[in-house]
Amino acid sequence: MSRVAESLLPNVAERLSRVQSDLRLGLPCLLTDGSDRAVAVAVETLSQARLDALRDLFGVPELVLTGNRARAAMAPVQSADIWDLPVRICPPKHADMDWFMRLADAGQDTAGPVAPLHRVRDREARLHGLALSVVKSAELLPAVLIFGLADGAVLPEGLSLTAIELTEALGHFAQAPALSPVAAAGLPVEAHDNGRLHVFRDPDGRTEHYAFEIGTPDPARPVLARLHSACFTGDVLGSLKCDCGPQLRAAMLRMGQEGAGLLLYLNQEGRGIGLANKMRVYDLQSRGLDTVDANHALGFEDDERDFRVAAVMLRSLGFGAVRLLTNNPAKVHTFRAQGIEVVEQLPLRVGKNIHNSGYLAVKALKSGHAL
Ligand SMILES: Nc1nc2c(ncn2[C@@H]2O[C@H](COP(=O)(O)OP(=O)(O)OP(=O)(O)O)[C@@H](O)[C@H]2O)c(=O)[nH]1
Ligand SMILES: [Zn+2]
Repeated sequence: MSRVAESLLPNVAERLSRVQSDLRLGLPCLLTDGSDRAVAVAVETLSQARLDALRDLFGVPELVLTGNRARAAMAPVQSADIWDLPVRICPPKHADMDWFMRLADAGQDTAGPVAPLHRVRDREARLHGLALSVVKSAELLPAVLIFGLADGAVLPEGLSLTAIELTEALGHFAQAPALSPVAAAGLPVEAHDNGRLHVFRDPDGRTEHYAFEIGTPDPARPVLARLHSACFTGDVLGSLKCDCGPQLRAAMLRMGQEGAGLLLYLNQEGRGIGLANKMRVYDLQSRGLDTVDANHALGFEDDERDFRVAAVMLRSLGFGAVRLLTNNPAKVHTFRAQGIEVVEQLPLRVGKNIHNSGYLAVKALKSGHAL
């Protein structure tokens, strides 16, 4: 292939973005690690017809779950004390999409765990871990079917799957996203009539994050800043289940009163699991789980956000130091690790009510938030 033509090939960020789209459509992708290769597909979006076709072509799949999800789904029938990441399960021959979904989705396994299950633990599972990371990054349930390809096996003619190689993917995930500024315009808001909204775009071509300047903050001095994660339910609907709406408004009000500030608004809804999964964990919470245990039961970590995004926007706008409005020590930690000076952490204690007091207490107890 000529160098000109090569420059039109997608790079790793672009291929990951394609794979995320394919997985959301219920299409498979190809994962490689040296000579190890596997076809992977997300359980949540897979149709029965495509499952049948994949079995015809590639044989018996393994179901891959995160340790957290497997523990929640299988603990009553598995005495194993270790829940290594990822957990690989050999499904029975009759397993259909209903069977897989009952293991993938904590909201569906009310009938009790499926048994017996055979866990596969004897081989390395690097591709399986990659598959879970990619499915999570697509904001889908962390449950994947993996069809291993034998050495030398070729894909059927005409079946072109987007491929991701393990090392390049890990290298990509390790780096802070190289956001680019796309557009900015003045926007008067209730908090201040001199506002300016900057839109940044991720190299995945899809995700956008926002920085909203209030007044004209001086980049030579620490800026009063709020790092805020999207909460459609709190920020827009006024949900009483969390404190996001009041925190957003209090932060902007304070910036308006001081005459200058910067709101960094990250589109990482539901602590990075997406709104659909957040509704799934809310449903689990209505059955008695707390906010952290509900994330685990679905297969996620407590918090799947990447706060480095905020440091990238901050620096792009010329700021290197903040007075940060937050109760969350992880935000301070990430800023410092990214070379942003946090000269002050300013707690934001607003919006407590009878519906969210348990949620706030759990965040303080389990995630170290300032009370
Ligand atoms: N997974 C999950 N996400 C939630 C839940 N309740 C709220 N969220 C999300 O949690 C995030 C809260 O964001 P922030 O207010 O910026 O962050 P924080 O970690 O609470 O820290 P500070 O508000 O800065 O103290 C938003 O993305 C919400 O959508 C929940 O029960 N489960
Ligand atoms: Zn919220």
